[in-house]
Amino acid sequence: MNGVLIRGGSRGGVRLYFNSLIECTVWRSFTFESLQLLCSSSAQHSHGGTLSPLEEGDEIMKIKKPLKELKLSVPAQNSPISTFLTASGTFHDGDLLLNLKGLRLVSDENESLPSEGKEIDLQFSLEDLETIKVIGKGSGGVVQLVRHKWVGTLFALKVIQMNIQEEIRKQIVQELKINQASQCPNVVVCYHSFYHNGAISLVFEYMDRGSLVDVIRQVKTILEPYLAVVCKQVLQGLVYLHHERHVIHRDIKPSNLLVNHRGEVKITDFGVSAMLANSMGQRDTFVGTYNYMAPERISGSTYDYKSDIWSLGMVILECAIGRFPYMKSEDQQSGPGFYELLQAIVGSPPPSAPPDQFSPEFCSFVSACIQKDPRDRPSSLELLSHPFIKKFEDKDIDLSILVGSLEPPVNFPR
Ligand SMILES: Nc1ncnc2c1ncn2[C@@H]1O[C@H](COP(=O)(O)OP(=O)(O)OP(=O)(O)O)[C@@H](O)[C@H]1O
Repeated sequence: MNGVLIRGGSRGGVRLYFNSLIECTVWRSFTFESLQLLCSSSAQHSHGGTLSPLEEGDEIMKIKKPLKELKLSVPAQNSPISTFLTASGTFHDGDLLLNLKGLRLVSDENESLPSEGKEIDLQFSLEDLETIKVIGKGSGGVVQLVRHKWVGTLFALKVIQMNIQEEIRKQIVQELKINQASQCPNVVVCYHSFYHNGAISLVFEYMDRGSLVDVIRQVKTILEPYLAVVCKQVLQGLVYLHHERHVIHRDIKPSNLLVNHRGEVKITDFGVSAMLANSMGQRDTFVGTYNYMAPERISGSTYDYKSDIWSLGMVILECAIGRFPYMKSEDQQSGPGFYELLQAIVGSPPPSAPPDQFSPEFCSFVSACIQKDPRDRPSSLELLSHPFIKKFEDKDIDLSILVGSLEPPVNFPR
């Protein structure tokens, strides 16, 4: 039954949500035992958002549609609290319903808001999680390593207080929506979300080797073969965001690229991303660092997916040379001042990889990403075929060897 959530439907059926991927309606004539059987059999049958044919006897299950096809709306701006918070404490925003019992995406327009009595939630709740330690702090809140008390699984729990600006609340809602529907191996999974007492808690897949910040802190620089593997995975995540979900991430930086002991690299934190076509338009509500921000964003011009490509180029160059590219030398303790940095990004030629230290393929990759004019930058899809990525593809580079040798960041004091 792991990952299955059951709740009453509006027309006498019972709704099942399989790991947030598939929504089904089962009619009430089912016994609870047969539901259990069906759930475990369907969980085995469901891969990649599709449900393969069920066993004989399961035909009473009616597949509605994969959640990734559901329409997600973005809240109108400056909406009063009553429009997103119901009297029962349920946070609702378009198709999104969120309360202490978790997150629901409701596609059916006739569907009423869930009432406490109607729901039977078989997924875990916040009480099932115990805190091990704080593993990170961001501008939105604290990230803790938590363990499921009964199953032992580790998760990263991000708790965000809601007594924050309206704009940030909107960003969080966006993060919830994108993560919940995410089906890409290079995007961090958000398993569950809770809203309680003014705080939103997001339960993420735990990435046990932390972020690229933690990696660089230990190894100082990452060698080209490993960088190519990191780059390929980030590009795959970006292809998914840009070409499938039509999202600009808007905050690609080392701390948002997470790594695990298997050598998997995943993009996280969609707190500042926004749908290109959404009603927020180009209005920028950025709250993080400007270091990796593309010149067109700093100068207030229109921007698109290519701004993420600039940021990727900056991150990769930093990982290669071991310092933020706008810092003149390693000895320099701090980077340029805030306005100096913005001026340099917008007004100076972009940084480049020193050709005497790096391969022509690497130099070309970095230079392709950090072109001042976004039209000169290739797309994430095009970059996947760049000679730098291709060069190491058949070399069987195992990133887990590099990250496996590192101290897990959970052992560091935070
Ligand atoms: N899923 C996760 N698994 C393991 N560690 C994580 C996870 N998510 C976040 N962290 C750790 O927590 C830190 C803080 O993350 P968070 O997203 O809150 O802020 P940030 O990206 O560092 O900064 P900002 O909020 O300003 O963008 C990360 O840098 C990372 O080290």
